[in-house]
Amino acid sequence: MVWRQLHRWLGLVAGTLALVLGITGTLLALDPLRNAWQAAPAAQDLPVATLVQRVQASVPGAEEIRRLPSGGIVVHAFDNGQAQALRVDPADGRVLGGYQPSLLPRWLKNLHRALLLGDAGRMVAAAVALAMLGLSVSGLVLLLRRMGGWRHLAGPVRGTLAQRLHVLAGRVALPVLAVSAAAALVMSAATFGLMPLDAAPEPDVASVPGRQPPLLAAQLPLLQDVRVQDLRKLNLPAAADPQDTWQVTTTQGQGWVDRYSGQMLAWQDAAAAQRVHDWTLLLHTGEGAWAWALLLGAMGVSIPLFWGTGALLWWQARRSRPRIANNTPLAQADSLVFVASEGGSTWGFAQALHAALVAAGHRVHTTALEHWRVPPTARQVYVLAATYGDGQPPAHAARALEAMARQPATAAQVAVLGFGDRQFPAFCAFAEALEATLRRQGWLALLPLERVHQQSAQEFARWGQALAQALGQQLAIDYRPRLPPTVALTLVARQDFAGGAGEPAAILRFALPGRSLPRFAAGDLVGVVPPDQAVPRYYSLASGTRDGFVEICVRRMPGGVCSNHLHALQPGDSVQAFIRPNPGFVLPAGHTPVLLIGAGTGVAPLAGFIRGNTAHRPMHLYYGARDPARDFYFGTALQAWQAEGRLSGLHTTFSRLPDGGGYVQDALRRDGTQVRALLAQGACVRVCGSRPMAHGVAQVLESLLAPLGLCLAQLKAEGRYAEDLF
Ligand SMILES: Cc1cc2nc3c(=O)[nH]c(=O)nc-3n(C[C@H](O)[C@H](O)[C@H](O)COP(=O)(O)O)c2cc1C
Repeated sequence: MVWRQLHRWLGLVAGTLALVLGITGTLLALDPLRNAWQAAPAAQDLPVATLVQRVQASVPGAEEIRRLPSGGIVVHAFDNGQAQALRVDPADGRVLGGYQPSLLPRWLKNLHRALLLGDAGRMVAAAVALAMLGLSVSGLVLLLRRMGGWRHLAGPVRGTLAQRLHVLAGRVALPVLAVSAAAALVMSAATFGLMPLDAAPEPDVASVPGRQPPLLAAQLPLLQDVRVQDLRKLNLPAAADPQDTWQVTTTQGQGWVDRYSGQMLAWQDAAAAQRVHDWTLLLHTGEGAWAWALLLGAMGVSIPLFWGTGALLWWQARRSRPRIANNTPLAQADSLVFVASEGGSTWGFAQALHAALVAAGHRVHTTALEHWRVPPTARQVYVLAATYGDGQPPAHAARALEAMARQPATAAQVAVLGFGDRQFPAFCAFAEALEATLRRQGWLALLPLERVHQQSAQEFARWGQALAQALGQQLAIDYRPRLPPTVALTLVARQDFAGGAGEPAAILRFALPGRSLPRFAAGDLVGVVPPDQAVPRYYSLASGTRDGFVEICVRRMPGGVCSNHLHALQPGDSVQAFIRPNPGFVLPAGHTPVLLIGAGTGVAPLAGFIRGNTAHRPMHLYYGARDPARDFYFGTALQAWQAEGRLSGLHTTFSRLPDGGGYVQDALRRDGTQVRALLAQGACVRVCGSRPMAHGVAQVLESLLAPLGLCLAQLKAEGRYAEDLF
């Protein structure tokens, strides 16, 4: 909870300023790149003495020679009373042109360092750097929680586009941003004098004039020894001041040299703080390390992406968390509803339960699960919990199990309802852990643990009926999912089939309604909202946006409101619909083979994958139907796609034909050697159809995987195996 709050508020408050710093930082990172490009670096091991000779030959009034972090050499000279800064080629001392840091980078630097506000701005910038460090650390903690620990950190990311972008960008950018922010803090400390950079006061030294004339640079041992790549700055002695010395600054420290004897008069090592500062300068600006500058620049660009997706996620979570009306204070409530939710949808179910219980005469208190405490007055306790990561709790409920384990059972009865997604190996695992803890603590069960897949309104309604029975009360749970905006889809074509199980089926093709529908891919879902109905029904898409139409395959269900409505449509009629992403099922891009297994209307998304396979990735379809004359959906198209190379192997079984090959799992078993070879090559498996079919298929696949030292759970965790079942 603390990490999430910290991340959220730092992101919202400091993130806006970080936007400015990120964008200016990216623009500034171009400077080291440009400098590295322009610099004429000195040859390896060039002695400073040689450089001085070359410079003195071409710039007679040279007073100071500087080596920039990019490797370029800049000479400051006085000529005819005029101060000059010149870029010089160390190879021959040739003057390359004037050196003047351009106006725009200076203005950008000022904006980046101090928001153009002087010292006050510098303090704000330092505070933003601190906030960025806090954001990086809290982001890392949240990332680890979301992904289910270090082991899964590099695993595939699931969720909505905004969630995936936020997490993916976070995985790459967090370490770089953390380093850059920490370096900025050190630099700020130096700016505000909190870090003494000068080792000691300058020594009081002077050259001692004798009878000899001053030595030339080539005669000075120190300038012979020091290499240009180690030089930072060299101050030449002023011609008019006989006591002036040579002053050499290197990465190691500073030395003063007598201009007549060539002896070192004093040496000061660079302060440790100076070295730290040099490193932080490099880490923060990328000066002198163009590859790092490139990375820093790229990470600066990621800040607007973070900010945008982060703000969107915060707003979505806020919007989806409904207000609970008539929330009785805890001490007076007879029914308690505890909620664990990451994305907010579980709160919608809690709200419906709360309202129904209140209508049935209960005094209900609904709150988040981290507030777990059951006073003796409570009679019934409901725990509605979503699962995340690898079976992890939502972040805010991370300590709920410990809190539960601390409280002894009361006389209240408890019902746990899990929310999850069967595509994850740890389906509703957090709800299971809660249930187990409660039972261990001795709480009485009001209902056995139930699990709701993909926020199914139907499954929730069934649980509501069981609850009404257990309470011995009428319970009118009116759950209305918050639907995304719908658009009208107009039917353009339909292909009818007699259907395998006594009810007809149809492939329905709708026109793409311009830009009002978000982009979708085969395997995503279309939610259809029948007239006068609040609850949508979801159908797997057999087409993607690229195909230019929306296509589904629907079997008419006896008494089914939505399927009957869809079957009654004629070309020109329309339905209200929206797209629901199904990221766990959609095929990842790549060249590995694909094994598609489906039965009945479950072939629809698989047909969509094949239709979109213009790159001719190896795809094998195992397809179970009953009778080719009744339910061979997409049959003609599949044969055409096979002829075109979009489908490598079509393996059909027709269970109602005497020699039809049985069920689809029988075909998989018969082709065991080839199927195992595909799995060994890293094939991605997608299964769509009924649960009993998927169960049979899973058994065969497990037996084929075992000799490879693999299992389905492993494939699931890697995103290689996914099911879409009904
Ligand atoms: C990143 C991510 C990870 C998930 N991990 C799991 C999981 O391990 N097990 C599971 O059953 N469901 C998992 N789900 C599905 C959610 O639990 C499910 O969508 C739930 O209804 C979300 O409820 P909420 O919106 O209240 O957080 C995950 C969903 C996302 C986006």
